[in-house]
Amino acid sequence: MTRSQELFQRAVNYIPGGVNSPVRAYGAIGETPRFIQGAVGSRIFDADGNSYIDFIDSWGPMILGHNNEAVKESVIKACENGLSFGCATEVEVDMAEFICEHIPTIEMIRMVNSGTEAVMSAIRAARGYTGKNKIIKFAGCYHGHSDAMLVSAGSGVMASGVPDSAGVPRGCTEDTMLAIYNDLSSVEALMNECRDQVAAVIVEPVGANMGVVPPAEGFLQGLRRLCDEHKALLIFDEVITGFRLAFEGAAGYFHVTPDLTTYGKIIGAGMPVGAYGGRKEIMEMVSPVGPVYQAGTLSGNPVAMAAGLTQLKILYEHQEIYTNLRDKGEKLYGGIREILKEKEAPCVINHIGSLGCVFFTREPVTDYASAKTADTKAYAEYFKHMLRSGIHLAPAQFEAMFLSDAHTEEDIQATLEAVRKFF
Ligand SMILES: Cc1ncc(COP(=O)(O)O)c(C=O)c1O
Ligand SMILES: N[C@H](C=O)CCC(=O)O
Repeated sequence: MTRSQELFQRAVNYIPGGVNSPVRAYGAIGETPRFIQGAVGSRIFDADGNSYIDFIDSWGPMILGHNNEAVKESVIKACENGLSFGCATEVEVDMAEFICEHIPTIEMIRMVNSGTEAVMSAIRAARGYTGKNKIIKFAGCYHGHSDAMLVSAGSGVMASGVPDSAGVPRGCTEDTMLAIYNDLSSVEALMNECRDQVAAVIVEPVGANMGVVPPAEGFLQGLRRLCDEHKALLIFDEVITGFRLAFEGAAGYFHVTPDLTTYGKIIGAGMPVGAYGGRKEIMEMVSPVGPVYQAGTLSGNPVAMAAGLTQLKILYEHQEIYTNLRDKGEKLYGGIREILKEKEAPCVINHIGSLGCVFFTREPVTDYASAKTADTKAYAEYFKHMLRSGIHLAPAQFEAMFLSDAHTEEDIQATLEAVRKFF
């Protein structure tokens, strides 16, 4: 731990909290963050030479495992031509065409640099298209850190115990309305209260930033129906679920068609990329075709596009990866469920496909309020035990575990063994 401690001590002098994104400060579990030097496959290595089985996977992008050879080669090749031009490039067309041809809900797409930007831009497009202002989001869903979305947000905001960020003027959030995840009546009530004013409902089709909270049967279909009834757009924030739950994301997995979709993470294969897309008539509202302004100096960066497109092509051509991920999910999360039962642990586990999460509560977790019943101190003890056993989990209760194609049977057995020892 010496080197990680030294680096952290240096970092706090120059970077707020010593990190460039709050969750990785390990604040929620009271540990020194591990500084990472490299990673390959399912393993990640810290600056002191410790090796861990990694279930963060850079928060989702590394679905093929760390440092995938084909992705790395595509990056090196792209770099040889130059890093950025601020002009249109062929690889951007390749990327957009590939997605539009293979994802039925996307007719047009715009690349940006992060999930935050993707959501911010999709909301602007929805407002521009509908001519309405109000947005319904769900407590516990995280959609990045744009002002309008920092209302009862999940992820690091939830772990910090402060539901709304300072520095966000009331004017920026007064059109953001909060509904309860998995509760259609809460959405219907807001729609009726603000008749003809709701531009869009934005949802994580699988909640993955209040821990993992799958949608109840009919929830997403119900949102589609309510949006149609009230002429509001349905935005699926697929920054986590896109190209993860299935190649066609949650929209394909649950057979629900959103009007707009936001992407991040997997679409960039570890490079800083986001995207938003959907119906052509909505996307044609975006500048320079339409009046909704959105731009980016590095948007569609050729190196990032090369990495992302390589990863997407591998996923498309090897869709058995999704079956394998589901099988691994059953083994890992199903195995944990058995252990919890056997040990009569005061915990529940939620999982869907490659995403999973142990909640330190006895209550079924279906929304923000039930997720908040989790004992975060107990999670911290669990995290520390797992870390010392060589298993790298999310350093906060309200985050997901991510399985990748690189996780092996041995990784899963070693993880189950460590879980068993803890309980
Ligand atoms: C569902 C969801 N939407 C949006 C974001 C924001 O993405 P980014 O961190 O790339 O800005 C995240 C993750 O951070 C996310 O999980
Ligand atoms: N929950 C977040 C992403 O999905 C965690 C990543 C971050 O904010 O650093």
